[in-house]
Amino acid sequence: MSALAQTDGPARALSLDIRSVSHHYDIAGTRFDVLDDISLSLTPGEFVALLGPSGCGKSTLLRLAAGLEHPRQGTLLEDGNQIEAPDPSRLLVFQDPTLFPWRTVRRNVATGLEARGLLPQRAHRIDEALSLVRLEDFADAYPRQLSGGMAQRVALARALVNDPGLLLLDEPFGKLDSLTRLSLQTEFLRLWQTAGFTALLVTHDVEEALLLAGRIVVLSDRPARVLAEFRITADYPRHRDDPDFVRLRRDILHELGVQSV
Ligand SMILES: Nc1ncnc2c1ncn2[C@@H]1O[C@H](COP(=O)(O)OP(=O)(O)OP(=O)(O)O)[C@@H](O)[C@H]1O
Repeated sequence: MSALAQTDGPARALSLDIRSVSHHYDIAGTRFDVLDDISLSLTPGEFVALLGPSGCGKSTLLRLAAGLEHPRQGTLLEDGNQIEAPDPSRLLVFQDPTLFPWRTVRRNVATGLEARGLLPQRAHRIDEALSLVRLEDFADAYPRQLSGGMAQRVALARALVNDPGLLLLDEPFGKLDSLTRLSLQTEFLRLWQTAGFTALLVTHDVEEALLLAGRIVVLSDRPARVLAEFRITADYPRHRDDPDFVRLRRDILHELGVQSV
């Protein structure tokens, strides 16, 4: 466990260095290349979105960054330290909120702190995290009493209560209806601006990447290579009809091999 994870206070945004990472799986005796020499660095507090064709290896890269798997080649560093195992300083948020149905919202958010024996000294952080995601009034509700968007906000609070310095997000808004997705994207932007963490977001949604990220990295088909990077310097909130937004959207879709409409 990192020293950071022991502290009680706001997160310090952490850097992520992905250095010449290649990865493959062996399936029934056949080598299956997934990542091919990926290098990517995130500075502390940066918000980077990863776009790429389905199955190219985006989630694999997030799992490597989370320390859930080890790369076959290359290294991944968090704040200069090699990533070897999962750590609460860097947390994954998935498409499915995967809440415990028998626990209230408050107890779901408490799960990580409880597991680490930090609940007594950090109990106040649960209310702070619930208020960050605007769910203070639902602390005693059960997951079955929540909408999909609310459940995903609980999942975000469950991560944020641990004060991660790096959030790894695997299509966290992917299963929400378009209106809920829009409001959660806006809320997430506010969280990123206030809570102080570095964000690496995997998404299939070019507009989501353009609304949120400061940099968009486009990956190739499997085995994934970095095809292109786009910097987005426009202020927040961003507007879809802004000429730069429209141009970037077209260029990124072109890079992904999709004709824009
Ligand atoms: N544990 C595993 N064992 C074997 N193969 C795996 C494993 N995990 C992923 N793969 C394979 O690696 C490839 C990349 O998977 P991954 O989930 O990283 O892609 P992705 O870009 O996130 O896909 P999507 O955009 O559809 O979610 C897939 O072809 C998948 O079948």
